Amino acid sequence: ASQHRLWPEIENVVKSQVNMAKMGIGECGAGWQLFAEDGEMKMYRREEEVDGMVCDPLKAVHVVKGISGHEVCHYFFNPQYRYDWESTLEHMTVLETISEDTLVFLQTHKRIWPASQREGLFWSHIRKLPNEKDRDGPDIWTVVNNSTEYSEHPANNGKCVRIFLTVCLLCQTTVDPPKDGTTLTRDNLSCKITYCSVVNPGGWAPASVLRAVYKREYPKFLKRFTAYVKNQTKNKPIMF
Ligand SMILES: CCCCCc1ccc(-c2ccc(S(=O)(=O)CCO)cc2)cc1[C@H]1C[C@H]1c1ccccn1
Repeated sequence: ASQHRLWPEIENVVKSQVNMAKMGIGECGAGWQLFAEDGEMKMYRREEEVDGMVCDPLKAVHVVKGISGHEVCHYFFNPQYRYDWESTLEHMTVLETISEDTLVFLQTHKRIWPASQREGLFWSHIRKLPNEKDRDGPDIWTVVNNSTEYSEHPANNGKCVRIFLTVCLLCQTTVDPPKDGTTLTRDNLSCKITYCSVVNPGGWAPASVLRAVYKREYPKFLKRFTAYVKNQTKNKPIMF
């Protein structure tokens, strides 16, 4: 994959996205407002407009017991599970398999009235990162999705408006070994999930509609996805 035309961009975007995701909300600059909270899940957004279009950056932090970062990234990255958890998805195809850890997706999302239907074309890369804080601790896992151009699929030539997105899912696993030295179970496992996304809706949509959609969809998405991973892994050996 390292000789693929997208490789330099993938390297740069992954590095910068991971660094941003690692920063606490306080270090990410001013203007973040907590807009949704549900137990361990906290969702922040910053109100930003680009050419009059709402492009609010979003940062969600969630702690989920009983799953590992590798498992979270595995079910987020692999196309065969996506229809199970991505409720706004209408159609998804893999346009290119650049390598086993890098795919190019074309996705159409269900139309959200009164806006026109959206589609996304993005590369997706999964990567294990060394745990800098604790050398012999579990690795960090990440998936980065970033919009890209594709000559065979020019933007906005069909009915769908092409969105532009950058998404980073960063997962840090914590193992709390059982006191009595018995074998590790999922009860000794938890995962800190940081989900960062910036979605440019591509074509104009009313700010009030977009912000209402984000407020409804993002908490639903993260809760549904993490519940899906817990359910898929509960009777399986732990993937570290
Ligand atoms: C008028 C609405 C314009 C924007 C609609 C839209 C399209 C794509 C997306 C989106 C595309 C990719 C990702 S992902 O994390 O890479 C996973 C792979 O699917 C995530 C979200 C979001 C939204 C916005 C609905 C909002 C919304 C928010 C979370 C989930 C679903 N919908």
